Amino acid sequence: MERIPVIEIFGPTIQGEGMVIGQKTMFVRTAGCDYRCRWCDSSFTWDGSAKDEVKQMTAEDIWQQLKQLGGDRFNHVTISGGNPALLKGLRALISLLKEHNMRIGLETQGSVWQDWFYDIDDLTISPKPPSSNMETNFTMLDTIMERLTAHRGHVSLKVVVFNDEDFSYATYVHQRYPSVPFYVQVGNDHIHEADDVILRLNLLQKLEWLVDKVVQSKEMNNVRVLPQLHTLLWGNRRGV
Ligand SMILES: C[S@@+](CC[C@H](N)C(=O)[O-])C[C@H]1O[C@@H](n2cnc3c(N)ncnc32)[C@H](O)[C@@H]1O
Ligand SMILES: Nc1nc2[nH]cc(C(=O)O)c2c(=O)[nH]1
Ligand code: SF4
Ligand SMILES: [Mg+2]
Repeated sequence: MERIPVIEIFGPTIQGEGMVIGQKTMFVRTAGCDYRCRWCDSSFTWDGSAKDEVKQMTAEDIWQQLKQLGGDRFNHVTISGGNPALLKGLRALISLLKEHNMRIGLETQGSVWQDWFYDIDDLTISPKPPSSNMETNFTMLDTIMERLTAHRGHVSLKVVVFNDEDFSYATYVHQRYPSVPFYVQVGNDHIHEADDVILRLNLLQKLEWLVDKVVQSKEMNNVRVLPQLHTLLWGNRRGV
């Protein structure tokens, strides 16, 4: 059976971001990413700093670990990373989770397509704005959005915003795919801050700034503004 590189499994917690914010869920975080975002809050998935924690797991191993942690207290599993879309082998995990009547969320940046995207219940595509230093491949993103919107699945776009230039990028992406539910998310530029009080204050100020940007924009009448709820609650800790 094909193995999946997993760096952490945690929960039950709540989905802190995006289209199903507040949903009770377990998390499976895969290792490896094709991007290197300047402000990545999960850089341990790709920078080698946690390489000893990566386990090559089968779908059944992952399910056993989820059950051990969550017992009967969950029916939703979110797959994130890193970029889980790099892993063809996730198909087996998705099938197994479906057999166990789980709903499945997945977070990816829209740089790679997988046919198993069709089987995700809550799929978040999160293209990266200029502050990340990454470049969006809009040909690939067009393909992905075309395939997904032709399909009944539950998909959304989520752009993290740190500055005015990012907000312009978010506006552009929203206008390019106007029929897709669109979220702007507060960027956390204090990913090493250990004092939760300082962090919260900073993030709430950024949230107020972002709400104002949306309020003032005639192109952003149909978007939702969200913080990272888990960061407001639990700061920069891992595994929450
Ligand atoms: C760690 S990524 C993993 C999934 C995938 N690689 C992606 O970027 O969509 C999960 C989400 O966290 C967001 N994120 C990463 N670093 C962030 C930060 N410093 N502030 C706010 N959101 C961040 C990403 O934009 C993405 O939407
Ligand atoms: N609670 C919680 N919600 C999240 N939503 C997206 C996350 C991620 O890192 O992908 C995340 C995470 O790490 N924790
Ligand atoms: S794409 Fe996601 S995991 Fe990869 S570097 Fe960017 S934020 Fe981090
Ligand atoms: Mg996160």
